[in-house]
Amino acid sequence: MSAQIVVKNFTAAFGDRLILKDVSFKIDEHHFTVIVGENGTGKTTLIKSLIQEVIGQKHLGHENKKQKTMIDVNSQTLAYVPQFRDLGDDYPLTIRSFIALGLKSGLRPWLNAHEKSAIEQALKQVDLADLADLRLSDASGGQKQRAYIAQALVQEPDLLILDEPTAALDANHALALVKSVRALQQRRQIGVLWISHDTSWIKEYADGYLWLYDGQIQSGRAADLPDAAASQHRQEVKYV
Ligand SMILES: Nc1ncnc2c1ncn2[C@@H]1O[C@H](COP(=O)(O)OP(=O)(O)OP(=O)(O)O)[C@@H](O)[C@H]1O
Repeated sequence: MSAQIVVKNFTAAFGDRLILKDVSFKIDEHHFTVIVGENGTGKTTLIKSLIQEVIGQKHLGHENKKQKTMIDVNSQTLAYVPQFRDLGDDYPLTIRSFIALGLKSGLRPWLNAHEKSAIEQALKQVDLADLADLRLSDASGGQKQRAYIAQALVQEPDLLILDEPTAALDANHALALVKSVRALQQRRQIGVLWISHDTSWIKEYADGYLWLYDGQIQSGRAADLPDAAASQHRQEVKYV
């Protein structure tokens, strides 16, 4: 199986503060990988560097002059769901129109049949079909989060990156979302990178993990997630 992401000898720092020290790892294509690590260990910094590589901007890392740094991300259509954000009470769009913003229809003011069908499919995948005409501002925190994910799905990504997507969800919706993204990832054979503080589902639903600690990254099969990586985070999980 070929790799979708290869990182070699990558260092990230803000000023004098080293966040990641000369890390290397590889992620196979079509893999569901969960990124775990305590607050501030560099999870978001890492995915921002991967995204910047794809969109052609300079990444946040420092070049390693002795051993050449490499970040290679094989993705034509990357979609990213950032940490939860509230767009405010006066946001005017319905959930369906908000999801349509994910489509790259350019200046064309109408949607074609394929695009309409992609929106309906994305609504179903996140269990929002019945609420499609609700204004996003009237949706609950969890419904909003699912709308953000649907907006990413409608882009039909080959790599989907999610930064703590279940943080605003109750336990039932969190697990439902894991299962739904896992099913989609397997059906469409895409790559998923999912930052999570909840490690309870990883062994059952993911393929692999990246564990960030002390500036290092340990990677492996999800089934082999070390207890130390899992136990560190359990107390941090907060469902609202
Ligand atoms: N632009 C920045 N300037 C300076 N320091 C930064 C910047 N962005 C992040 N940091 C610091 O880098 C460290 C890693 O941040 P990052 O957001 O990557 O961690 P994280 O593992 O995603 O944390 P969390 O689990 O809390 O979201 C933190 O100590 C953070 O304060």
